[in-house]
Amino acid sequence: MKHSLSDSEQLLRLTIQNYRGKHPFRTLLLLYRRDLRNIGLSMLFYVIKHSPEWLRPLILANIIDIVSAPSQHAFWELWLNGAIFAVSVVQNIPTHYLYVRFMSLATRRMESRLRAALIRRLQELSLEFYWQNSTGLLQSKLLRDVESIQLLSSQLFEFLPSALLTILIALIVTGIRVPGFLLFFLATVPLTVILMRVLTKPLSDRNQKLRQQYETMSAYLVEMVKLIPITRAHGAESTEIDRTHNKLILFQEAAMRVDRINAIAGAASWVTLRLFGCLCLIVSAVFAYKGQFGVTAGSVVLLTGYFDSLTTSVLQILAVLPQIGRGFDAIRSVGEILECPQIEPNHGKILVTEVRGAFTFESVDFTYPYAEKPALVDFSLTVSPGETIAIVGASGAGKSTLLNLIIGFLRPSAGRIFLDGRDLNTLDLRTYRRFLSVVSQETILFEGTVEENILYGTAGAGEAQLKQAIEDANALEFIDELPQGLNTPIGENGVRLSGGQRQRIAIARALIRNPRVLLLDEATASLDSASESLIQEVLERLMGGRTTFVVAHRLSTIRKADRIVVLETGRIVESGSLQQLLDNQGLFARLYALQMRKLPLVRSSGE
Ligand SMILES: Nc1ncnc2c1ncn2[C@@H]1O[C@H](COP(=O)(O)OP(=O)(O)OP(=O)(O)O)[C@@H](O)[C@H]1O
Repeated sequence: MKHSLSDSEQLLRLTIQNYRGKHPFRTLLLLYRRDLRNIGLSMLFYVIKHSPEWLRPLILANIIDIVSAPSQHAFWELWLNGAIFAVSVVQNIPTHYLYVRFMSLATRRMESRLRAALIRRLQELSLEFYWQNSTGLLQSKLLRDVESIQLLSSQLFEFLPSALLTILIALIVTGIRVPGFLLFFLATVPLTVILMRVLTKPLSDRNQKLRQQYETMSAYLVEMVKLIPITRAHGAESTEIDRTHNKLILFQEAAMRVDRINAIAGAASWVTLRLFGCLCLIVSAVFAYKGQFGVTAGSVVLLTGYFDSLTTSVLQILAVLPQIGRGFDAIRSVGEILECPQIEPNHGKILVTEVRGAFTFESVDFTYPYAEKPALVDFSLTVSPGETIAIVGASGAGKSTLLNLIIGFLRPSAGRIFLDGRDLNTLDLRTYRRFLSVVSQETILFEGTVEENILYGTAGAGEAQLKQAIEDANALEFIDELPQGLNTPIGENGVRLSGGQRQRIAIARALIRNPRVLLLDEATASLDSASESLIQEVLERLMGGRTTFVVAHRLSTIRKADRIVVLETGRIVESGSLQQLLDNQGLFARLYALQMRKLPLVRSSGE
C-alpha cells in the first residue's frame, strides 16, 4: 500500500514536469515507465499467439502443392506441415494466457497509479479550480478518460503491431513466392479499402449520431426517475408518461433508420470485399492455369488468403485510428488536472502546531473571479480566543464567503487575516485546519457506518473519546436504537437518518477533533421543536471554550453569541452585543422584530 502511494506521488511529480508540450505518446510511455518490460513481453506473446493467422495461407499452399504434385514431394512433408499448423494453433493457450497476464499487469497498474495521481492532485487543488470544473467533468476524467487511455494502450501495444506484422509477413511471403503478384496487391488492396471506407462511412456517421441520441435519452430517463416524487406530488404523471413516450418513439424511429442503413451498407461492403477476393482468386488461378509467373495451385490459396489478411488488417487499422486519437485526447484531458497550476500554496510555509484562536481581520476585501461586485468589503474585526461571533445577514450578504476565508479556501483580494498574530498567508493551511472543525448547513455523510462517519478525518481517536463525543452530541440514544448501533451503515444502502440525526452525527464528528476554532453554518431548514432543542443544547456545548464563527439563523443561537456581526452586501453595517444592537435600532433590530413576529406564527401553524 505504502509502495503504491509513493508510486502515485512520483508519477504525479514526473508528469507535472514532463506533460506540457510533449507528444501524448511520450506521456503514455511515462505512465507505463515501470511496466515497459511487461508491455514488451505482452506484445511478444500477442504476436506469437496470432501466428496461425499468417501461417495458415502458407501451410495450406504447401499442402496443396504437395498433393497436386505428389511425385515431387515426400509423404512426411504433409505431416510436417500439418504438425507445424497444429503446434501453431495449440500454442495459443499458453501464449494467450501470458499475453493477457503481462498486459493486465501493466494496464491495471497504470490505471490505479494514474487514478491515484489524479486524486492526489485533486486534493491539492484550490477551491477556484472546483468552481471552474463541474463534478461531472471531473468524474469523466477520473473514469472515462482513464478507461480510454487503457483502451489506447491495448490498441497501440497489441492490435497495431500485430496488424502491421500481418501486413509485413503477407508482403514478404508473397514477394518471395510470387514477386509479380505484389503489383496486383498494390493496385487492388488500396482500391478495396477505399471502396469499403466509402460504403461504410454513412454507417459509422449515423451510428455515432444514434449513440449520442441514446446518451441523451438515458440522461433524460435518469432525470425522469429522479423527478418521480415531484411529478407525483404535482399530479403530472400522465404528462410525464406522454413526454417520455414521445422521446422513446423518436429514438425508436432513429434506431430503425440506422438499422436499415446498416443492412444495406453492411451487405454492400461485404459483397465488395468478397468480389475483390474473387478477383484475386480468378487472376491467380488464370496464372496457375497458364503456368505464368511461377504461380502453382498452392500459390492460388496463399495469394487469396493473404489478400484477405491484407485488406482486413488495413481496414482494422483505419477503424482504430479515431479511437487512438480519442485516447491521445484523453491523455491531454487528464493532463489538464495533473499540471493544473491552481494548487493551494502550502509548500514551505509555517507549520501550525498550536492554535489559541485569536483572529484579526484587517480591511479584508474579497471579489470572486469574473464577479462584478466584491462579496466582502473592508471587513475589519478582532476576535479573542474563545469568543463566539454570530454572523447575520440577508442571502448574498457574504456570510459563506467569510467562512471560506477563515478556512483558507479563499484568500483575501486585499487586506489580511491574522491567526494568533500570524498572517494566514504565511501558514501551511493543512496544519492549521487540524485545529478547525466545520459543521455546515448541509450535513455531508458518506456511505459507511455511523462510526466511520464520526471518526472521519481523525487519526487515532480512542474508544473513550468516541463515546464522549457521541454523548456530548446528544446522539447516544438514537445510535443505540439503530439496528447495529455504531456499526450501522448509512446512506444509499443503509438506514436513512432524519435531518436532526444527521446534524448530531456531524456535531459528534466536529467534537471528536476537539477543535480550537469552530465554524458553524446553521441550517435554515426548521427541525421539529424536540430536535431543535436537542441540537441547540449540543451547539452550546460545542461552542464552549473555542473561538466560534456561526452563521446564525435562529434567535436562540444569536442570543448565546458574545458578539453579533451584521453584514449587508459584503460590509459590516453593525456589530456588538444583542442589547447594543437592539438599542441601535438599525438593520439588526428590524430583522429581530421581524423574526420575533414570525416565530409564534411558525410555531402555531406547526402545532
Ligand atoms: N463562486 C462564486 N462566484 C462568483 N460569485 C459568487 C460565488 N459565490 C458567491 N458569490 C457571490 O458573492 C456574494 C456573497 O455570497 P455568499 O455565498 O457569501 O452569501 P451568503 O450571505 O452566504 O448567502 P446565503 O445566506 O444565501 O448562503 C453574492 O453576491 C454571491 O452571488
